Amino acid sequence: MIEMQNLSFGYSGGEPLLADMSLSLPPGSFHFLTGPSGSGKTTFLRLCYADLLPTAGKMLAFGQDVTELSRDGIAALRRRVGVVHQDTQFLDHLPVAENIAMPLIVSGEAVDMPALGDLLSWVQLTNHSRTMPPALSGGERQRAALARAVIMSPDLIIADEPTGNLDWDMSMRLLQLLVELNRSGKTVLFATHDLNMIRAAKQQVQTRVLRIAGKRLQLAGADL
Ligand SMILES: Nc1ncnc2c1ncn2[C@@H]1O[C@H](COP(=O)(O)OP(=O)(O)OP(=O)(O)O)[C@@H](O)[C@H]1O
Repeated sequence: MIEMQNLSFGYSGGEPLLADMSLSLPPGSFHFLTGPSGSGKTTFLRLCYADLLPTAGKMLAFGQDVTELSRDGIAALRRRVGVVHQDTQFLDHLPVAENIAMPLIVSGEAVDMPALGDLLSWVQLTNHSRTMPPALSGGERQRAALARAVIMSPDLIIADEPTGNLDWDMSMRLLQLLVELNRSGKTVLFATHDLNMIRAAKQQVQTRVLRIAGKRLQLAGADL
């Protein structure tokens, strides 16, 4: 699904921030990504959805070399990836349901209202479908962000510290949704500092832990 071969990346062609990384993320896998602040986790995730391109080495997404893709090819690739960030941005003048449906609206696809209702129910936001985003709690915002990330049925879900601002209970609810997505066959890549979160996930689903340290990617040991 995602394959890196000796990939390196440096911003503005400068010193590599990430060096000589090789990785294969099989379909249906669940990986965590950890590493010190500033080690390059967000950068790594951006490379995975071709928001950044490698400065050396190869990056294959869904079997395609991202450096050989046209603009349309990159857009098609991005539709297969749902991304959740720590600080989710919404269109604050539109209700939650419209915000969640926005990827469909933007790409000119019809909104299947029963399916949207099911999605709202899955993230437990049925009662907030007409709420404006500024009135949501942190946990509700992140569940809305996850719903928006999966509305196009992506194959890969990338979550960049999605629980960074949430308390433990809200974090567990979000993790639960990601575990359910993984059980339904989606590939998940989840960056977090929270080792307790990783431990909680390991009790429910088979996961592997990637770690960025000293510009390199390591597969963490079984000590978590
Ligand atoms: N657009 C950019 N241009 C130049 N440097 C950048 C850019 N984005 C990030 N960096 C730098 O790259 C380094 C890694 O940033 P990145 O956000 O990938 O790390 P991170 O591991 O996700 O950090 P954190 O855990 O604090 O979120 C940092 O030193 C950051 O300042």
